[in-house]
Amino acid sequence: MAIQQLPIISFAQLDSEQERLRLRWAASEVGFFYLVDHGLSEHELAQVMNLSRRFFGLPAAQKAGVDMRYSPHFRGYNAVGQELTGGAMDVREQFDWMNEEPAPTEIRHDWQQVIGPNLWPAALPQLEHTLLALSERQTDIAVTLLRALCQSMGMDAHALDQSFRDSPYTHSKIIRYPGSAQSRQGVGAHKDPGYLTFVLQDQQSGLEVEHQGQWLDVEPMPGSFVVNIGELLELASDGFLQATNHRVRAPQPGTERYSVAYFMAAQLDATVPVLDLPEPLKAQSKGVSTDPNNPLLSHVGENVLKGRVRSHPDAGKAA
Ligand SMILES: O=C(O)CCC(=O)C(=O)O
Ligand SMILES: [Fe+2]
Repeated sequence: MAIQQLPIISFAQLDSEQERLRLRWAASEVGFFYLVDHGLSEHELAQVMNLSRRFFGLPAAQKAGVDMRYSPHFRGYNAVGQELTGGAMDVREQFDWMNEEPAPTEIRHDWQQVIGPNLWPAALPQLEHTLLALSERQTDIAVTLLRALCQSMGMDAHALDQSFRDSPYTHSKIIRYPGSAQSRQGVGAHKDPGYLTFVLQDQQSGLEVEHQGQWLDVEPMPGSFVVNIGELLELASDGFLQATNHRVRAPQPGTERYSVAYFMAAQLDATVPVLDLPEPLKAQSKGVSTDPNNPLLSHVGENVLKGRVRSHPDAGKAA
């Protein structure tokens, strides 16, 4: 049966088997849900949103100082027009950060390009601490959620731990969607490459999820994260859990939309294991997607790099 609204899952209730079964249903039948009671207060989230508004309100020249064209590691700022999805331009500006790391001294595999330092704007020194603290808290939540998902599928809670060990690769972005009269594409339809994505939305709607052949509006729910299953989790569950297409419609001229996205993958050098799910779940699996334009790669670094290159062909060009 088609749903009218995404399911709501309580993070604080995940030690109850009943809530984990609801989680399993949401993750396998919809691929998207609201996560509430996750422990980050509305006040903390509002602080992040306020800082994001301040960043995007900086003069264009200051934002250009941390442009992703200076980063061979896909970090930093993209003005409107620098990102492509489905080969078409997205109408959004964004600032990306990932694990804070030195660049490798020697590149043996292409995917190692994504490893390196972030770019932080001198004009807004609070940004670094606030955003890194946010992604660290989200990683704790994502790890617990991933373990609950494993348990909900009859697996050991730690069945995927080996793939992310002490620290998963994470990627985050603050995003502003300006109103547009020319294009409705805030971001074109896509699936996210990692294990799990969390999106924090402001009051302006626009996020849409493909569900049973229709686009379902994801109405903002204050304090919640919109969570989705990424391609690596579709692979790990052999298609029992589904990575779901989603897109953002550009707001009407005169309005704007802000969001914060967090993507959790595994360690970049890991290969995602395929879990041996109980037979009744295997029987319900829809199988792993086989889109020739978007092959799902079980090598984590390769799947992450695939998404980064597709979105940002110009990253690092000015470095
Ligand atoms: O801004 C949003 O609500 C979602 C963004 C998104 O899907 C993405 O960046 O992958
Ligand atoms: Fe996405």
